Amino acid sequence: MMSAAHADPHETSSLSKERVKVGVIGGGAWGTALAIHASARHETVVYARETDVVEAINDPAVRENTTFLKGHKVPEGLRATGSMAEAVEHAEVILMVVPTQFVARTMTDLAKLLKPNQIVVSCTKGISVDSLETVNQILTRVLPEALHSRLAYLSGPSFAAEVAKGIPTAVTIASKEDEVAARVQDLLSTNRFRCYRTTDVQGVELGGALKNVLAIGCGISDGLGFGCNGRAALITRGLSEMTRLAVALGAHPLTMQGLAGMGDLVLTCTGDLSRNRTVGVRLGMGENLKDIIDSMKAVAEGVLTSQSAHQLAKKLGVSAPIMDGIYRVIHEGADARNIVSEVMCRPLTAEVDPSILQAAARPA
Ligand SMILES: NC(=O)c1ccc[n+]([C@@H]2O[C@H](COP(=O)([O-])OP(=O)(O)OC[C@H]3O[C@@H](n4cnc5c(N)ncnc54)[C@H](O)[C@@H]3O)[C@@H](O)[C@H]2O)c1
Ligand SMILES: O=P(O)(O)OC[C@H](O)CO
Repeated sequence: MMSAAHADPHETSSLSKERVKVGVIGGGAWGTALAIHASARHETVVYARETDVVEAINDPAVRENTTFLKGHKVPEGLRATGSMAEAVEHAEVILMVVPTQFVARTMTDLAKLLKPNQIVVSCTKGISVDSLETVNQILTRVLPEALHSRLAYLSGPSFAAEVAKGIPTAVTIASKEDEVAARVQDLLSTNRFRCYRTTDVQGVELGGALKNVLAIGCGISDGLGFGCNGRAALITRGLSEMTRLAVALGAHPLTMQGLAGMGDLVLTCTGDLSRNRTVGVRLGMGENLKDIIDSMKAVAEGVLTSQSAHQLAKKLGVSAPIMDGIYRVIHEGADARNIVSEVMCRPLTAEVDPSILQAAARPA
């Protein structure tokens, strides 16, 4: 059954209507929203590790993920399971939607169940704090080589609650194999969910991970009562830092101007639905990090990714004073007002970094 927002009686679509099976691994807010979206077109089964999530989704009297995505009914065609095997069996596409810190373990378990013709799409946004690996690096470490060319990454400005409601959304699908990105693009696009594609996996992954750090920074700024000028400066100069770090790690700078970079950065820095931004607002208003985290069921990936980004920038000698300041406020208890003064009083520079100009000349 389609929700009213998913249905469009005037649709004259050139989009494919092919129906396959989609398996979703992870029954958090994003896994559930993507499962609701996928089930409008495909047979969809979502695996959740929490029994109460599986029961609530499958119970005809509830039909809702009351733990992670309250207030959004799931369509009749969507089924939840506590068995990973059941979710992935016969699925052409498997959406992997677990927080970064659980990706290695979850995918090690999943590896035994996967077939070489299946496509795994990571929808996670973060950088491992233990190994400083992106999700792509984790997946290529834990999955058999036969699957490496079948990996894709979905990122871009997409709040789970809005996707669940069928509000128009655009995302990017990245895969080193253009053919794989094109297949996922074709299977996941609908009249409410438009997928673009790219082969810049590194750029798409780093955009999605690093924007979470800046969203905490924007939240802190708003929590402190700093104004719109400060927020716009944080977003724009934050994007420069994201771009410098991503380019140093092999991304193309133009990817950072797209949906997975600027698009998601703007959404998360300004949208009140953002968990990362909310953590920042509460920090800016004087709450302590532990109390904030303890009060949340949901993950705010930027908390740990700020640490990973700090380590990576230091290791690569990339200047990232804003992300560094955010890291110090989150993890070292630095006073955000002092950080702002420090950042504002650094030696004055040109607006565009020469390393970006050089990288921009490379083919996209
Ligand atoms: N929520 C959104 O709007 C949204 C949008 C785009 C991307 N994302 C990204 O999707 C990823 C998942 O986020 P979410 O919003 O679905 O999660 P969530 O915060 O709603 O829920 C937490 C998730 O963590 C899982 N979890 C907790 N402990 C675990 C363990 N020990 N092992 C395995 N899994 C465990 C839970 O089962 C649940 O799926 C994150 O990387 C997030 O940044 C989220
Ligand atoms: O709620 P957040 O801050 O985890 O952001 C969710 C998505 O990444 C937005 O695209």
